[in-house]
Amino acid sequence: MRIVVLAGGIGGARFLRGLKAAAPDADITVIGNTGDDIHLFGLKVCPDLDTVMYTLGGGINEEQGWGRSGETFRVKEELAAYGVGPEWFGLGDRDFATHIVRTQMLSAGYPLSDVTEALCARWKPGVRLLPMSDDRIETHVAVDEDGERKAIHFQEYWVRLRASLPAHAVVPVGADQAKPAPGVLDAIAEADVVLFPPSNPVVSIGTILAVPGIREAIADAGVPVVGLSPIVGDAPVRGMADKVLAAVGVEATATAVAQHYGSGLLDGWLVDSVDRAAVAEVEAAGIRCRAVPLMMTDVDATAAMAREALALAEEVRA
Ligand SMILES: O=c1nc2n(C[C@H](O)[C@H](O)[C@H](O)CO)c3cc(O)ccc3cc-2c(=O)[nH]1
Repeated sequence: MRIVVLAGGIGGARFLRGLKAAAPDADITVIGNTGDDIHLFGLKVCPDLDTVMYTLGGGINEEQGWGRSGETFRVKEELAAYGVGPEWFGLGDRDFATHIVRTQMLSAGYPLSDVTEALCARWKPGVRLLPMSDDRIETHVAVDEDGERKAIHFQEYWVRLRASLPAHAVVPVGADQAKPAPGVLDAIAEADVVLFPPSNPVVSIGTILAVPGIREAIADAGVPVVGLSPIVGDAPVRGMADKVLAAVGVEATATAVAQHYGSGLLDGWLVDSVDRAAVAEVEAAGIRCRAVPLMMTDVDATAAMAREALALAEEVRA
C-alpha cells in the first residue's frame, strides 16, 4: 500500500512512528513542511524536516520532540560570547552538523530535496521524506508589538514570543511562486491513501497545501484522504495551534478544523472520543467521521490511531 502523509513537526513525526508500526509493509512518502525553515548564523535550519528525520531515525530529543538527543550547546555559548544572536533559538552542537551539511550542499547547488535525501541516507527514517518544495518559503506572522503592526518570522513568534501575542495573519512568504518538489505530485498521484496527521492545520498542513498544485493534486487524486484532529476537547493537544487558527478565523474545535480543510479535500476525519458529539456535525459537512482515542501517548496508542485512519479510508473507498 502506498501512503502519502503531509507532516509538520512534532505531531506529524510522532504519528508517523505509529503509522510505521501499524503498516510495516506500506510504502510511506512524507511531504514535509518547510515553511518553518529559518536562516541562522549563515545556515539553513529545517525544523519540520529534521523533526521527522530525527524522530523516525532514532536521534530525536524525545521530551522536546525537536532537536537531537544527548545535546551539548558549546557552539551556542560561543556565539553568545561574541554577542551574535539570536539566543532564543536553541541550536545544539549535534544539530549544527545537520545544518552545516545542509547548507554546504545547498551552496554547492543541490536542491533541498537532494539534500534531504542525503541526510536521510544517514538516519534511515524508513519513509521517503520530501520537502513540499525546493523553493524558499518562510512563514511570517503579523503581530502588534510595541504599538506597531509588524511581520515576524514564524520561529520568532513561536519560540521567542511563545505565541503570546495574537496572530493577525499567517503568511507563507514565497509559497505562491513556489513549485512542488520533485516527486511530490507523482507520490500523490500514485498514492492509495493520503493522510493528514495531527499537525498544525495552519502553519504545517496549511502551508503544504499553499504550494500551488498540491491541494489540487490531493483533491483530484481520487483516493481516500483521511485526517486526524489535532484539536481534542476544544484545545490543541500540544503546541499553540489555537493561536494561529484564530488568525485564519477558524475556531479551535475538531469540527471547525475539518470544515476548514473542507469536504472537497477531506473524505474522512477522526476526532477524539471526548469529541464524540462532533461526529454528526462533521458528517453533515460531507466528511465521514469516527470518534476514537487520539492521544499519542506511546507508539502502540499511535499505531491504533493509524489503523483507525486506514480503516476509515477503506470504509470511504467502498
Ligand atoms: O520551543 C522551541 N522550539 C524549538 N524548535 C522547534 C521548532 O520551533 C518547531 O519544531 C517547529 O518549527 C514547529 O513545529 C527547534 C527546532 C529545530 O529543528 C531546531 C532548533 C529548535 C529550537 C527550538 C527552541 O529553542 N524552542
